[in-house]
Amino acid sequence: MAERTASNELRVAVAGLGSIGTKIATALDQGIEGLTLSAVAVRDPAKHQKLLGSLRRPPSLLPLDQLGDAADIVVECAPSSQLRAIVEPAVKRGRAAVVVSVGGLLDNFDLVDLARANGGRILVPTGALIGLDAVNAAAIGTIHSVKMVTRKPIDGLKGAPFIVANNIDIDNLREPLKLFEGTAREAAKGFPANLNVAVALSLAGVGPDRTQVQIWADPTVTRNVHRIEVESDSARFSMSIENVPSENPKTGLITALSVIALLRKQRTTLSVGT
Ligand SMILES: NC(=O)C1=CN([C@@H]2O[C@H](COP(=O)(O)OP(=O)(O)OC[C@H]3O[C@@H](n4cnc5c(N)ncnc54)[C@H](O)[C@@H]3O)[C@@H](O)[C@H]2O)C=CC1
Ligand SMILES: O=C([O-])CC(=O)C(=O)O
Repeated sequence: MAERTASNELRVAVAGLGSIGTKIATALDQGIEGLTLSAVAVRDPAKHQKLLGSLRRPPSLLPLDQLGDAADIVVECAPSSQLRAIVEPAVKRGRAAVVVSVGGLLDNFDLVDLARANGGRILVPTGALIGLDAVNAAAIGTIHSVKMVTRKPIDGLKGAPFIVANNIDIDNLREPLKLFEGTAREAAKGFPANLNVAVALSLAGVGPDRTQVQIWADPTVTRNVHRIEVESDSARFSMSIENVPSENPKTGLITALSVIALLRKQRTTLSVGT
């Protein structure tokens, strides 16, 4: 991250101003120590006029592939179909890319090599999950197994390719239904907008083919619930998180906050947690 603003602030660009991106852009505009919102990319500028007009220091409005020209850190907050278009030009320029559509990374893993070759970085936040600090630490030793069970309300799962392909009717469920059991890699394919967390967990731990995932459609819950269980040579732990859905029912409110916390860590003097 060589280039800085005159005041030595890191410049941050946000790609996609939906549920997550809007909160990150707003937080940056309101002030995060050492960081400045330099640019945003949106699909439909007219839709975002009100937000952009309300910012104290309006960022440049740029195409996705130019964000890395204007920023040291590019934050991807768009659908996973846009992941490559956002991350590739940024890491080619040696920038850091924060990736929230982490499920999309599995099919674009060459981006990690591209980043390495150009001095760029790819940062995956804990996002809507919990405990990746402990998983990272355990992975320094030997992890024997990682399991995750996700329960989501019906609205948090509607339209997932796995449900559509298998013609599963979840609209009239009265009790929890196990939809899927398999690896994080398979979960990411079947539930691309719902299971980013499984992929983040897998990348922190034993990889997408050894991380076991169950997905339940659960009409009895109102939150997106994720429970992880890890068995390793240093510790055994299980943790769960119950996420309040945002305006986008597939996305927990804590996701944007996790990215903001990660951004803060890039410049804070006191940094807590791995
Ligand atoms: N890592 C994690 O823990 C989590 C990741 N996610 C993922 O984060 C991503 C964003 O989630 P949300 O903000 O809830 O989605 P959203 O649907 O609310 O927002 C996405 C935004 O991207 C914009 N967009 C689409 N194509 C674009 C383009 N070509 N250029 C610029 N903008 C474009 C859309 O107009 C929309 O405003 C999704 O892929 C989602 O699956 C969601 C929750 C947790
Ligand atoms: O829990 C959430 O809010 C979102 C989620 O599962 C994901 O995208 O992985």
